[in-house]
Amino acid sequence: MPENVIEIEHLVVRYRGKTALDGLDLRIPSGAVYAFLGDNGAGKTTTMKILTGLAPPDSGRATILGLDCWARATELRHRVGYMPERPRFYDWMSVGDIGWFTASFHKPGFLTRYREWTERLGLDPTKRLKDLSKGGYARVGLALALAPDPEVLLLDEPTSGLDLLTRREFLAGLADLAASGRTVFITSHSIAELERACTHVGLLREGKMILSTTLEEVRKQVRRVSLRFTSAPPDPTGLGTILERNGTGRFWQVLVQDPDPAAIAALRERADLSDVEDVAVSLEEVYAGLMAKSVAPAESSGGPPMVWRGPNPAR
Ligand SMILES: Nc1ncnc2c1ncn2[C@@H]1O[C@H](COP(=O)(O)OP(=O)(O)OP(=O)(O)O)[C@@H](O)[C@H]1O
Repeated sequence: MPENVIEIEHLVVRYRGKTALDGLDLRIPSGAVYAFLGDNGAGKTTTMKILTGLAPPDSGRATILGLDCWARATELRHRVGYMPERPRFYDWMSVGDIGWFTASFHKPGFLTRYREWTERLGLDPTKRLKDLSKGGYARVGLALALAPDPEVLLLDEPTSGLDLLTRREFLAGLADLAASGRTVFITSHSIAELERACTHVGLLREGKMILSTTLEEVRKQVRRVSLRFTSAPPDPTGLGTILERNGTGRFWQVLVQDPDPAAIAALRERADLSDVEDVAVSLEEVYAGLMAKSVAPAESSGGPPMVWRGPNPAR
């Protein structure tokens, strides 16, 4: 198996002149649960379409398990499970019928696994698809994606429409799938929930990756530095790239990308500063900070303006 299960190189996709993917590069190692995050219209579903072989790119290349997603789409269909954002099935069929029908396109074992998954997901096999709730419908989509026992699982907003407990159970189950050697690529707007389940994170903005690394590395790359000052707030220049600054009274804090440990250590030495802390932040905060920065690049004079809640500390 290639080192990277999913590889995307300089991918470009245009819709009638509008660029949806703008030279996308992405590498996902085996066993990763990769959270693919981005605002509405960033290009997540377009990336899914390319990976599932539903459309060819205008240029660039996408491979899964070393096979070209467009040229080898039929072969990949047996090795890759896919759950679309809005699954659409033959609604007159029952939960059991759709498994039996889909099994005819797959290798032996599909139907047994489909039945196991529908049972685990609490689905009644006799119920018609048109009578299912949104969550029930999503669960059928999930059971169909898992039934081929895929090496790779592509999930487009799989938890939308599921209730809280089912979402949590589902996301916890992803870790088990990854532990058994499968690779999961998942898009979702529920960043906080994904943070508990993912091993890797990719942030997409306007068809380009602005970050793609392990969750562990994200926690090192973006930190919140906070402190109290007695005279004037410190100048953050040299701490790293400042994504966000704010404070209340004599409390000061910044969100920093690629922090310089020496500059943070120097703050701890200063007599006019106290309670200097340097902590990891939630994935949601990282997301908001990086997305805001990529909309309006930080000024060279030390980044975004300081937002103060409370009295002016300089007085
Ligand atoms: N069939 C299409 N024709 C024209 N433009 C399209 C088409 N599909 C997508 N786009 C445009 O391409 C861009 C990327 O869309 P895409 O659906 O991939 O984004 P997304 O990240 O999945 O968004 P969302 O989170 O809202 O689902 C958007 O600007 C969208 O309007």
